[in-house]
Amino acid sequence: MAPADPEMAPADLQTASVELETAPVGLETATVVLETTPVSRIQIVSAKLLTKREGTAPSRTRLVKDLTPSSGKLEVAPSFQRDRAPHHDRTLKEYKPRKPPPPRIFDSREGRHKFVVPAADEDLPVTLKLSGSSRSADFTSGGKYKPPSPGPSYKAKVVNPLSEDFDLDKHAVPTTHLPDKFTSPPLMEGLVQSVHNILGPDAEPTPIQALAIKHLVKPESATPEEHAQYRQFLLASETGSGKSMAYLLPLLQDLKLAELRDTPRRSADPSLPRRAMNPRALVLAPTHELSRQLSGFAKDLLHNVKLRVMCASQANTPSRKKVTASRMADAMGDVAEGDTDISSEIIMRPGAQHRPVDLLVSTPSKVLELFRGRGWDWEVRRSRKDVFTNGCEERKINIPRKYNIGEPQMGLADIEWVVVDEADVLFDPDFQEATRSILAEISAARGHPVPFESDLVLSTADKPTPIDYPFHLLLTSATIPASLAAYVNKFHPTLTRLASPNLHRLPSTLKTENFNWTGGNRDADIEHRLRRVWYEDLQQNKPLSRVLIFCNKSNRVLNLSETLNEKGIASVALTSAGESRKRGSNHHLDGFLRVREHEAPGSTSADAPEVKAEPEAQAEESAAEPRTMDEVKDVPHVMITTSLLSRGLDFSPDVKHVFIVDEPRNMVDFLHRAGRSGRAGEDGKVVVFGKQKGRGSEKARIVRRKVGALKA
Ligand SMILES: Nc1ncnc2c1ncn2[C@@H]1O[C@H](COP(=O)(O)OP(=O)(O)OP(=O)(O)O)[C@@H](O)[C@H]1O
Repeated sequence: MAPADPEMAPADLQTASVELETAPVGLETATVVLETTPVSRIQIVSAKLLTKREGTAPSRTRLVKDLTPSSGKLEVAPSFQRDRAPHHDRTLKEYKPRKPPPPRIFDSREGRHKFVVPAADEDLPVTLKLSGSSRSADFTSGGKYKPPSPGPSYKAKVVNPLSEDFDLDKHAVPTTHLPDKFTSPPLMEGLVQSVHNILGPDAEPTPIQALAIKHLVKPESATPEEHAQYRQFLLASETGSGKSMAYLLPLLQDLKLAELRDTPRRSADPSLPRRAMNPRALVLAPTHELSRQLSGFAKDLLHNVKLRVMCASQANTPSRKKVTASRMADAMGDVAEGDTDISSEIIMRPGAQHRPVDLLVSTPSKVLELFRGRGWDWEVRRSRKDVFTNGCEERKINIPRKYNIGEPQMGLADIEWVVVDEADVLFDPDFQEATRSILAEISAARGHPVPFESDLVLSTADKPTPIDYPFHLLLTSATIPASLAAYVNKFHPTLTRLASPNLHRLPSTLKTENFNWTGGNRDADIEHRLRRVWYEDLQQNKPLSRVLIFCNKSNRVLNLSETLNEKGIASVALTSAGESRKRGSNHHLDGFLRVREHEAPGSTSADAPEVKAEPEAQAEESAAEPRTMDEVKDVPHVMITTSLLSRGLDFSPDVKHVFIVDEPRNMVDFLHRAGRSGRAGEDGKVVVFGKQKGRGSEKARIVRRKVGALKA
């Protein structure tokens, strides 16, 4: 602190808040007392850390706490200069410096400086900042007080609601020796080949992949003791940054090495019930669509390393042909109601144990069904007439009953790896019980039961009660909301957090645009903006972009789709109850999900995608019909959905636009929706619709600010 000149201080000044010119990190104010008048010296009698007021903690500050474990480790990858996709143009230098303290106004009556904090906006989980203050702390520098000049106008600025001054570097263990290539070793030759087949020969790991390779890949030379040590990790990085490959590579390599070592399977124990499936690894995902895509991706990675991957999704597990709905009804007695689809029962083939599943990808509810038996939670209410003894009243009483149809099809004893993908969803209040009970049942099946409470109320004040699962546990997420943070802090305080520097920001290649509702028909506004997208594509002679539209409610999805179809814009509407979701494939997302070249319809061989010589390709291009707007009449270029499809799905680079037409529920939801475009270094744009002027524009203004603050 600069020495103060007591002569310069106002005579009646007793206490003041002063800004320290050089202060320890986090120390931003100190209270000083002037002992005499005129003062001979200034003494700091108390100093406090500036913390946020109760109940309004900026969530990035929380993230610092959450990601900085009490006894575990946080490691953050530096942005790679060389890393063109997905983080090609970011360096650590680009990160915003620590926020300046709020400006202070000298109050002549009280004779002291006050911090000016704009009125709190309950709906805005961020701290508003005023920037542009040029006034310095005259008091500390010994200069005369100057009344605040009308000076420059202060422009309100919002700090990233999920990332306020979180300097990942400062809180992380320094990261050294991160791999900058996919090489063998540490990865197996076959896996490296597959990675190059998928991403190209020059592919480089993204930051989160580099961290995963460094920490999760066990070298072939690892001792049996090292292999037997179970570890827990959280992989946290922004959308489209390659988390799937980050966890699949180490997991698949470990499974293959265990197979080569001929590690005995627990399911071979004759005392355990015989099951059709005994996977060694389980990936849990929140939707069937994501399960299918992830299992397809795992299969791509296993092109040169043979392991068996299975996706158990809604209706794509083999059916037991001879069981019909009517037989099922017989089996259920007279009480069958609701769903009688048993197509997901897996046939117990003779010798099934000899062709075991290595990796199973599924949703928590499907997994519960597979190891508990179909219908385990099928509470059928049967009404029974019961005549009350007083003889005059007749009432129906509902009796809940539980059914177990058929044998469980899956054994859990062999599971060595569990990945909880989109962990923030799977540990949110809706899913967490199912997820935790799966983890507990696997532990029990492996002979190490762990405590499990079905009703769990988490609070930040809870003491950690670590759970050591007898398997490797990987949690992955692009966002760390409070529910996940509380869960991790309570049950996995020592888990190692691996994070990318762009966590809680939009991908750097994703542009944002605010669209102003005209005040007329909103569907017409959306149509207008869609046509502008395609008009611009036609001007540049580009293929017409696909557009993903997110609404908040299913009804809105259906109505908008109908309107667009009437206007000659073919669209696909997808809601959670949509019929097309009941089929056992992702065909309802055709044209929108990423398809790798060798998977594309018409490609000749899985190994050798047909590559046309350049002149030939050019000739074909010029001979082709000129593109017109008519294309959008017949082939859907628009998919309308709710947050259902906002998680994890890898959309095609053709999805260049995401429209957010209803106000996002929160910024976490916004990050996931917007992140369906601009993936893996591809260009993309998110268009946020809102009213920008007049009555009702306040909400949109807040959203605009929050979105602006998420920009990379
Ligand atoms: N090292 C890499 N270089 C270039 N592209 C990559 C790399 N790794 C993965 N990709 C591609 O990036 C895309 C996004 O990957 P992925 O779906 O795993 O992202 P994610 O981080 O899981 O996203 P989300 O949080 O939305 O689930 C995929 O198409 C994948 O093939």
